[in-house]
Amino acid sequence: MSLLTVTALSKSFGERRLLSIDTLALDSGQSYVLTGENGSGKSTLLRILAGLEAPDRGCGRYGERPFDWHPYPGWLRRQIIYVHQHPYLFHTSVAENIAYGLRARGVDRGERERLVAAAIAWARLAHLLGTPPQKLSGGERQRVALARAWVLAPQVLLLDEPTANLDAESRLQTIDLLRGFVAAQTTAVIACHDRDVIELPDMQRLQVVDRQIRLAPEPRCG
Ligand SMILES: Nc1ncnc2c1ncn2[C@@H]1O[C@H](COP(=O)(O)OP(=O)(O)OP(=O)(O)O)[C@@H](O)[C@H]1O
Repeated sequence: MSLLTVTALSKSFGERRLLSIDTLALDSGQSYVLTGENGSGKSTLLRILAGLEAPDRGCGRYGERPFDWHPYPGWLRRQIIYVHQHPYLFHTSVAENIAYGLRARGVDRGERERLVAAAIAWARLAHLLGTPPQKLSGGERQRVALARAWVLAPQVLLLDEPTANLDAESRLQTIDLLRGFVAAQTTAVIACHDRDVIELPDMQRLQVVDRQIRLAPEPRCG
């Protein structure tokens, strides 16, 4: 069943029409990889879905509830988490960064500590708890950002190039965490060019082509 649907969505920057999407329907609990050439509009689409940017026109439905971007509804912001390619971390501590969204949602301290501890274990961050966030490597920052998303148990998770610019080991650790999201109940959309992410099991492939979203062809053997 479709959880998040957008229809008749278009977005231009200046004279350039970037996206012109008739319908995009994301099923509940399904993971999608979103590919497309550089500059085709993948990040822009994720930012629109997350309410960080408004389309020129378009309407949406979340479950049975219609929405648009004028304004993008607060209740929907609670369902959808966007993780930037270069996540911003507050200059507090790793644990505080992970706890941030829980605190904003009014989760009480005991429950917050329990959930943060689970997220730290999930993302294998225990050895980094004493490291100031600004001193973390790109891969470690990405894992903190994924833990910060995971701890909120989002209905929809939008990830922008989560494995880009990571060294080999960090990339594998991040892919391992992505596997967890793909297997869970989360509806995930991962924009990326990374073949190992594209080929994760149970992943549906979407592609931005000529401003539209299409189902991407299966890779050929050999
Ligand atoms: N705020 C903006 N103002 C003007 N142009 C923009 C803006 N944001 C994005 N663009 C342009 O829109 C196009 C699509 O950008 P976007 O980042 O969505 O592409 P992408 O498919 O994610 O690319 P990549 O694979 O390189 O990350 C690019 O040409 C970009 O320069």
